[in-house]
Amino acid sequence: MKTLVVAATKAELTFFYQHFNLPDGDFVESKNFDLLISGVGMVATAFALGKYLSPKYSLVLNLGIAGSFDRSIPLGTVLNITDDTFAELGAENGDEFLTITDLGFGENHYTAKTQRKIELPLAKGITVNRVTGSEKSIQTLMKRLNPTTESMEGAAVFYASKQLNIDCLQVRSISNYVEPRNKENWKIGLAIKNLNDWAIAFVGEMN
Ligand SMILES: O=C(O)c1cccc(C(=O)CC[C@H]2O[C@@H](n3cnc4c(=O)[nH]cnc43)[C@H](O)[C@@H]2O)c1
Repeated sequence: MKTLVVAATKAELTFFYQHFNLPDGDFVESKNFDLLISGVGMVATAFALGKYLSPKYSLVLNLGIAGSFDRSIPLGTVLNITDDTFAELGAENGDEFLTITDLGFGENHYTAKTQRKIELPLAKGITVNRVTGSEKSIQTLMKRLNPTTESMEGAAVFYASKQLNIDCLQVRSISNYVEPRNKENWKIGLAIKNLNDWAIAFVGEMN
């Protein structure tokens, strides 16, 4: 059984491609794992996984960078995201937010599933269509969901894996704090390096 490694962009797995000498494609097959570049966001991720996810995989490993709501976590920290929520999926009712669960349309919260021991700090994530970038949105999300991180794909990967009852893990490296947008503050290079170091060791040990 194989692992399917999923990332939104090729840039997030630059050193992983180099280390395993992978050809330059969006879906790459190798002996012990396959690699899928889904594109950014939940829609692209769901489409890509709809095309490639199948019972031949025993583990889906979602890798990427993420924003942190918690400023005590140093940029570049690699985290095991064990819980993830579709933060915007539901309905506004005035100032109140109704989740799709409240509306009777299913689950908005998903979890990682694996027997493997992952030596990383655990964190709770949310998945958004729109990168959070105002104090008002931050306060609203903190009050409602109290997340540590946000990404644009995590919950979609958990969702697809659950549909096929395949184990899944989400490992993300913090590239920025969630704050009013200022890309100069982002440490994307550091986050990608640390993410790739972890991923190369983890996938290398599986072989
Ligand atoms: O600008 C670059 O050099 C660059 C290189 C690699 C990747 C990127 C991205 O912007 C990746 C987008 C990806 O990152 C996740 N992400 C990162 N921070 C946040 C955030 O604060 N809120 C939500 N998502 C975030 C997200 O999963 C995107 O897919 C740029």
